[in-house]
Amino acid sequence: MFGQIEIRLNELTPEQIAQYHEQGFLVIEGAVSSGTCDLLKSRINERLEEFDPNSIRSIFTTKEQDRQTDDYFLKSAERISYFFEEEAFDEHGELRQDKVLSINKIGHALHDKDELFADFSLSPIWATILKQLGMKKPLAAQSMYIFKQPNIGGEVNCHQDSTFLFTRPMSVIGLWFAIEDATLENGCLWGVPQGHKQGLEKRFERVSEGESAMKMTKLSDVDWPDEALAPLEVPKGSMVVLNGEFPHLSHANRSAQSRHAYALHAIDGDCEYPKTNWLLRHGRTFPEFRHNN
Ligand SMILES: O=C(O)CCC(=O)C(=O)O
Ligand SMILES: [Fe+2]
Repeated sequence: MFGQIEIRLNELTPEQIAQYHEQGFLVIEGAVSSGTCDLLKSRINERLEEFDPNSIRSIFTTKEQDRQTDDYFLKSAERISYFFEEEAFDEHGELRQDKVLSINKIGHALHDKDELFADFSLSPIWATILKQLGMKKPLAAQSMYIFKQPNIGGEVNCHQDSTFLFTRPMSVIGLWFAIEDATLENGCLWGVPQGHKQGLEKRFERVSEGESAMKMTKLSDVDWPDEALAPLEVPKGSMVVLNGEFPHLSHANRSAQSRHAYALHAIDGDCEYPKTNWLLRHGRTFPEFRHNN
C-alpha cells in the first residue's frame, strides 16, 4: 500500500453550517487530498481486478431476474456488491466493454467491509461535522462507490436520500466525495437549492416488516422544475454535503471521461429506524465513527 489518507478540514465554519441549513447542501473544495482520491481509486481497482463478472451476470440476466436482483440488492446492505451499468450488456447479454468499464457502482458496505474505506469513512472528522449539522449520534449507514463510466454512465433521477433511508425524525446526511473532477460533461450532481424545505416526496419501503417486496409510497406533491436545478460542478477532492431532503440528480455521462465519486450516507442513531427500510443488517449494526484519541 502506498500513500496516506489525508483529510484537509477539521470542522465547519458558522457560515458553512448556515449555508447547509439554508440551501440544503454545502460544497467544500479541497476537503480531501488528491492523493487520497487516488488511494481510494486504486483500492477499487484492486477489487475490480479480483471481481469475476460471470459470478453475478446470471443474476441480472435470468428469467427470475426480479427476485434474484432484489435478493442481491437487499444483501448488499452488509456486503461489497457490484452493480452493472444498464447499458453494459449487448443484445446477447455479453459485456460491451471490459468489466472495469461496465460497473455502475459498488455498494453498500464498503465503509464497513474494506479496511481502507473504513479508515477513510469512519474518520472522527465526519462525526464532528455531522454533529455540527445537528446529529446526536452519527452512524455510517451506507456507502457507494459510483463510477459514472465514460459513454455509458447511467443517469440518476431526481430524488431525496430520505426516500431510501428513512428515520423518525428524518436525519440522513450524505457526504459525497469527488474522486475525479465532476463536470457538466461527465455528469456532475445537480440539485434544487432550498428544495429540502418542501418536505419528503415519497418513501421506498418494504411492504411490511420482514418482507423482501418493496413499494414506493407517495407522501406529498412537491415540485422540482428543471429551471430550479443548479449544477454542482466540483474538482477532484471536493466534498458535497447533502441534506436527506435535498432533491438531487445526475445526468447520463456521454463523455469520454469517467466521473468517479464516493458517497457515504449517515443517519442519527438517536432517531427511530423503521424495519421497513430496505437497508437492514442481520449481522453487525451500522458502524459508529471513530473517536479522536
Ligand atoms: O453520484 C451520483 O450521481 C448520485 C449520488 C447520490 O445520489 C447520492 O450520493 O446520494
Ligand atoms: Fe442521492
